[in-house]
Amino acid sequence: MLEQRIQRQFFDSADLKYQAAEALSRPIADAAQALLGSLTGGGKVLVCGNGGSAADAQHFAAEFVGRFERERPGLAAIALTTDSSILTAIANDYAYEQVYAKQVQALGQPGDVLIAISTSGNSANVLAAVRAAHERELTVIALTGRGGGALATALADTDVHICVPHERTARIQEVHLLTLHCLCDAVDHQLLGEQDPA
Ligand SMILES: O=C(CO)[C@@H](O)[C@H](O)[C@H](O)[C@H](O)COP(=O)(O)O
Ligand SMILES: [Zn+2]
Repeated sequence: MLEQRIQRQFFDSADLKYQAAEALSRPIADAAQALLGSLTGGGKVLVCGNGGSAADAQHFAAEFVGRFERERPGLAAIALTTDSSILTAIANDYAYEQVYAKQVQALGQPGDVLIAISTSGNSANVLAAVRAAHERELTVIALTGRGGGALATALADTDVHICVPHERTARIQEVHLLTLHCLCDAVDHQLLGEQDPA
């Protein structure tokens, strides 16, 4: 019984990935171009999200700054989810809603990219980060699900929206992680040329 339930999770996740391959390949390619344009122009990538999406933000920054599958110089990326002193000071002195926006205001430069991750598209601190990014002239790559929530309407025409066509947070997160790996692969491919990973 339990094994069947577990197998169903695998099948559901795999089904969604098949569906999403068609729907998301274009916006993911657009996001890769936005990242490349920023990095080659001396820009950097800021990444934020809550809960599992905070883990995704850190996972992505580690693969940019360290490496993905191939050796290359580190790429500039900062997860805004990691410094407990910054996070607690901003939450305590201002509001939890400001924990990412204040960091975007402090660290973001025109031409940088903000990757904003929210499965619902409705996390107030992620929305505030997007508004701060626009004020600082950053391009936003939004990873969402469930239609994109409030984030969908907060984006500018020049931003990229990668919206997973599903309602369940866990399934959406699984596609977000695949999307972030696709972005690492695409950026490495564009920077380093053709070569299959070992
Ligand atoms: O990982 C999970 C659920 O799978 C949770 O930690 C989840 O990320 C948290 O509930 C987040 O606060 C949800 O925020 P969001 O994706 O709606 O922006
Ligand atoms: Zn989770």
